[in-house]
Amino acid sequence: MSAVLSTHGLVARYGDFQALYGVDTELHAGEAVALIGANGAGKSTFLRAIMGLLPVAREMVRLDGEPVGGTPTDRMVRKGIAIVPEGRRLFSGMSVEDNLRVAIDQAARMGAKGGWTLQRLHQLFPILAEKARTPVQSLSGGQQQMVAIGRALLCQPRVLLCDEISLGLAPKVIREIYAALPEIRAAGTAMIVVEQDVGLAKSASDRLYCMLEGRVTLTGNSAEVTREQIGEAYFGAGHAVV
Ligand SMILES: Nc1ncnc2c1ncn2[C@@H]1O[C@H](COP(=O)(O)OP(=O)(O)OP(=O)(O)O)[C@@H](O)[C@H]1O
Repeated sequence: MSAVLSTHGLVARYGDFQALYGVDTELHAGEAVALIGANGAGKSTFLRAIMGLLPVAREMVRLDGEPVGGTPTDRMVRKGIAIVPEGRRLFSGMSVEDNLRVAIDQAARMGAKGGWTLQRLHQLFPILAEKARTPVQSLSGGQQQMVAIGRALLCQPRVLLCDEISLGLAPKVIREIYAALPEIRAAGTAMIVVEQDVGLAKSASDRLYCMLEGRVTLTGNSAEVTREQIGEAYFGAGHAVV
């Protein structure tokens, strides 16, 4: 099966500091892949590099086989990739609906077509209909995360990149948000889910990659990789199992 999104020897730097060392990954159509690893392993950098937020060589990122590395972010969105960034980055001072309308307008300008509408989003996260006129800064963290996911979906992506969408949220809210992911996949969107909670990452994905200090240290079927394998890949050989 050919990959919808793949990276090939992906290298990324912040000035003199090298954050990624030749990362090879594949994401197939309709697949959910989890990316796990400790703080500073390079997970967010990996997503940023894909999204054109860091300079990378063209051949290092492929979309449907086409080299797209270093393509500016707005063009990556146009090509069908959307990101739910760490920290959500909503437009403060604007209502829930106005935040979502920004994405709708952007998708319309780009000519992006897909099945995500405000109505459908309200079915996925009913609270967004109730809070449509509420300024986003007045929402709870979980509700803000739902807006951030909704905003990404309204760009009609084929690939959704989620950066630590559970961060700082209560377990009940995390369950609610993760419960929406299968429906998003069923709509035909493949996803890469960056997640620090290993149990959550495993349950939400078909396959996983573990990163350590900018390198992939483990890849396998999420249902098959063991705690011991993950512990070693997460912290390096010789460390305690998580
Ligand atoms: N803007 C930046 N400038 C310099 N170094 C950075 C920058 N952003 C990240 N780094 C460094 O790059 C490495 C990878 O960071 P990254 O944020 O990708 O890790 P992460 O796995 O996403 O961790 P976290 O869970 O803490 O977000 C870290 O050593 C980090 O300090």
